Amino acid sequence: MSGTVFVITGPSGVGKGTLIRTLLERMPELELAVSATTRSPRPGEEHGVHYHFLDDVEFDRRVIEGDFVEHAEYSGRRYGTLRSELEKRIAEGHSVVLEIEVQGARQIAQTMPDAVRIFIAPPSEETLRLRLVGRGTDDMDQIERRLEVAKAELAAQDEFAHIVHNDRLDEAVGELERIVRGA
Ligand SMILES: Nc1ncnc2c1ncn2[C@@H]1O[C@H](COP(=O)(O)OP(=O)(O)OP(=O)(O)O)[C@@H](O)[C@H]1O
Ligand SMILES: Nc1nc2c(ncn2[C@@H]2O[C@H](COP(=O)(O)O)[C@@H](O)[C@H]2O)c(=O)[nH]1
Repeated sequence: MSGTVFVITGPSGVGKGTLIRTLLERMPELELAVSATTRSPRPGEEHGVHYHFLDDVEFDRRVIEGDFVEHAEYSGRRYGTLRSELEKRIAEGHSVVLEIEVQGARQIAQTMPDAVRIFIAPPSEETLRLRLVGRGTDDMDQIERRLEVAKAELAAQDEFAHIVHNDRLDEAVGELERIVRGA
């Protein structure tokens, strides 16, 4: 399994980050690539830990220099996976998890066909809304924008080899772990 890239995607609020945190505790040989973004840090988020927070000029410069393996605009902000984040972890013998939205996952499918791509699905669109409201990190305008994007993302789930339904958290983590260990 060493050196495998796992792409974990699905709509905002479905629980990707929550599932990945537990997965990494259970499988310390896995590492999460720290993404870059132009959005502002939320309270408690640290540069280099939760994201590399870049301004638009720096993000553009790094796109032009070919530093991203994928990048996309999502809800008015830009997000991308730095090549260096993948390469250093794989060189150290780790497998790597990418937590990214669907456009980025499609780009990885083209450029890294061996990557294992997993879609996390919610029990319903209403559940997504409740989870985003409950998380308390986004205002209502941002939540509505994310739910709008989610409709198209949910329609794309059949593009993915694996779909994990995140209804009961313990069951979803178990299913995700089975897929990753079986890869
Ligand atoms: N199975 C679950 N049952 C109930 N609540 C859940 C479940 N999974 C996650 N949550 C809650 O839903 C909220 C959103 O989860 P999380 O932040 O992990 O989503 P995400 O997919 O990573 O979102 P984003 O893409 O915006 O980063 C959190 O408050 C989390 O605690
Ligand atoms: N294409 C990419 N999408 C990414 C990356 N890192 C995170 N994301 C996705 O963006 C949305 C919003 O994230 P948030 O932290 O503002 O809630 C979510 O779907 C993330 O999975 C990336 O490097 N590339």
